[in-house]
Amino acid sequence: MSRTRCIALIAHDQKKDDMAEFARRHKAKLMGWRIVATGTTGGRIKEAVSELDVTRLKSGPLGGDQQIGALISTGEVDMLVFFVDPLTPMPHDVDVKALMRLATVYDIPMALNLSTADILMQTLTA
Ligand SMILES: O=C(CO)COP(=O)(O)O
Repeated sequence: MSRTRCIALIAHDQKKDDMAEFARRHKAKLMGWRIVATGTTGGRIKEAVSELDVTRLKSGPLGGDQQIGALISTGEVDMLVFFVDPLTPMPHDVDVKALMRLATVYDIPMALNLSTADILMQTLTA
């Protein structure tokens, strides 16, 4: 039996409203996925759609991006939605870049903004 597909969801603070909207808009499809998220993002997703199965990892600046990178490298994440804030300096910028790098290395679908994430979700079968 194949395992449940896993999507990683992350949003920087200025993009958390976008992530809540994304979760609401795609609730029906996301219900069929296991979700891993960085700490604060995961909390916002659960607030927006309480029925979703969300595993909350560390907050991004405390290692959450690296945890998700590790899950990508072990083949446990099938898709990454990462709403990045390009206008705010981040103390953990190197972690952000490392995560995008691993998503590229392992060739998993990666959306960095809401419009691309919407298109990705439209490509998914239920
Ligand atoms: O900083 C982040 C991604 O780089 C996100 O972390 P939080 O979801 O804990 O805010």
